[in-house]
Amino acid sequence: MSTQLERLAAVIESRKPANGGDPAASYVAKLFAKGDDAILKKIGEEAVETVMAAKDVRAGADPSKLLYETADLWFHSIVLLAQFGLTPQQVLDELARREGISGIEEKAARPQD
Ligand SMILES: N=c1c2ncn([C@@H]3O[C@H](COP(=O)(O)OP(=O)(O)OP(=O)(O)O)[C@@H](O)[C@H]3O)c2ncn1[C@@H]1O[C@H](COP(=O)(O)O)[C@@H](O)[C@H]1O
Repeated sequence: MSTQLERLAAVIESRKPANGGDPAASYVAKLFAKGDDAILKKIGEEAVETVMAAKDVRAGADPSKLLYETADLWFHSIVLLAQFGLTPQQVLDELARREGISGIEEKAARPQD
């Protein structure tokens, strides 16, 4: 995994209540203290903001706007994974497992309902 993601995941993990995260001093600790619904709400907001940024960029806005919103979405996704005891490395492993498997072929090979 990229060391950037590793470092971010480690900092996020350190913000859990069980690891002494302080909601008064840390945004991530505050999210963990609020729980599932607050984290899921942020995912929804950041996903929508990413969609809107892409539309804005298509309409002529600076492409950095899309980078900024995607970073927010990735960051909050890593908080979500941590909340459920999962890591970015596990997502990268899943992507690696899929490498070279065409999405069209994979879908066609699924058992029919
Ligand atoms: N990468 C990030 C990161 N990206 C975005 N954010 C915060 O995510 C929050 C939500 O962004 P919004 O634009 O939606 O702001 P908002 O509307 O004020 O947010 P809400 O109060 O409604 O949640 C803002 O407070 C951002 O600062 C981040 N906060 C922290 N990190 C990383 O997490 C580490 C730990 O952060 P703390 O736990 O705060 O020390 C930091 O060192 C960074 O590496």
